[in-house]
Amino acid sequence: MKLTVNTPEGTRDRLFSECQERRQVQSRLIRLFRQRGYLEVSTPETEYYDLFALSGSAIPQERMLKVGDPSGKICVMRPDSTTPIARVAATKLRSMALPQRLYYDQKVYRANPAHNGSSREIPQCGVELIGAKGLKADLEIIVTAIDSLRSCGAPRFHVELGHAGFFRDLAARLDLDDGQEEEIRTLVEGKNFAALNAFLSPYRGNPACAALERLSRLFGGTEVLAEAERLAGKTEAVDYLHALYDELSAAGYGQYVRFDLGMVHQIDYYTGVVFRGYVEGAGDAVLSGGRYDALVEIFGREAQATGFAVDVDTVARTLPETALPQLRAVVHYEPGYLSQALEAVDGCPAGTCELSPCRTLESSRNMAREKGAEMVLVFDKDGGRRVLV
Ligand SMILES: N[C@@H](Cc1c[nH]c[nH+]1)C(=O)O
Repeated sequence: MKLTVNTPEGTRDRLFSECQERRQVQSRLIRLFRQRGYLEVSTPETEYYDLFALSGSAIPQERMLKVGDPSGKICVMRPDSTTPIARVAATKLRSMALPQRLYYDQKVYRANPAHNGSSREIPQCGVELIGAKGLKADLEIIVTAIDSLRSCGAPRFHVELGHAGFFRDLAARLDLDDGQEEEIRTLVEGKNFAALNAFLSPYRGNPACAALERLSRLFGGTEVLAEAERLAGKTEAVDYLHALYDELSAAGYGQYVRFDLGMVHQIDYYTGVVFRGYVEGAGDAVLSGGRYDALVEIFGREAQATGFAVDVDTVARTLPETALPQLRAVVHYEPGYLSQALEAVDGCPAGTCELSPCRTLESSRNMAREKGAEMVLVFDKDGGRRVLV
């Protein structure tokens, strides 16, 4: 049988600078999260399918990667971290005082039925603020999201705020059943104007109709909030976004904030403010999050919550390429001189000096030359010396 050397669709090998850049983004985010009081949690790579299906279907079934399990139950590669963390908060962390600040650095796995070559392994760094409701908790999460992109050195970025309640309020005014609400959510999210128009035609007399039709165009600065008010009248959702914006501006974050009232996440556990972050140079959102007040309760503990996750690779791709360290020296040592050789390697900047596994000095020199190093450091009975290659 011929050995397959390619990797499965949606996966690939990543080398050197790509790994270095991913690691750099992760470590900057983790530093910020720890600074703000978040503690790390890690959840299993595989979970029961039911965890996601019964908790409100965070991710459509066809996007979950199924795996076998000796129990015979269907398992999936974790498609989302917020749901398992909600479970942890309601069970293992049941007796820990609220609010709980939790962070994670783990992958989510999402199959791509469109076969468009996008990655099915998505490394995320995220935070969940569990057991905190209201404006201050949402502010904390939004400023931490903004500071996340700032701390990564993202060139130009902004965060768009929306509100799950705005769409729900409009849909409720049309008296739609769950199936219809889902259908219209998909049309709005996909900016499918023709189909949306057709869907809404039986409801023309209803004032919510005009707002729903405009929804996917309601993005921009604060003028969007004024337009939403004109179309839909006063709503709690828009008032709330106003209040958030006032506080964010007062704290100096206003320049990073925009609005998108048509933002309806595919993940449907969101109940309040929702947001996405965009960096110039990346088409896709680099972070995404929002308030989810009913998810933890599904696992048995009443706790309102909010959080976000950064897509580490998408952020890393927007940053300037980092240089790899340049090898300068190779260390050749005779038997009995390993400790001196190691001391030399560890005393140099990372990646600029390495041990030679060769038995003779001649082969160490050849190896150093091939690898582009300038010198060989030799440790033997005469002490330490340099030999140019
Ligand atoms: N889990 C969400 C992001 C999120 C974290 N907390 C709330 N939302 C995602 O993967 O898009």
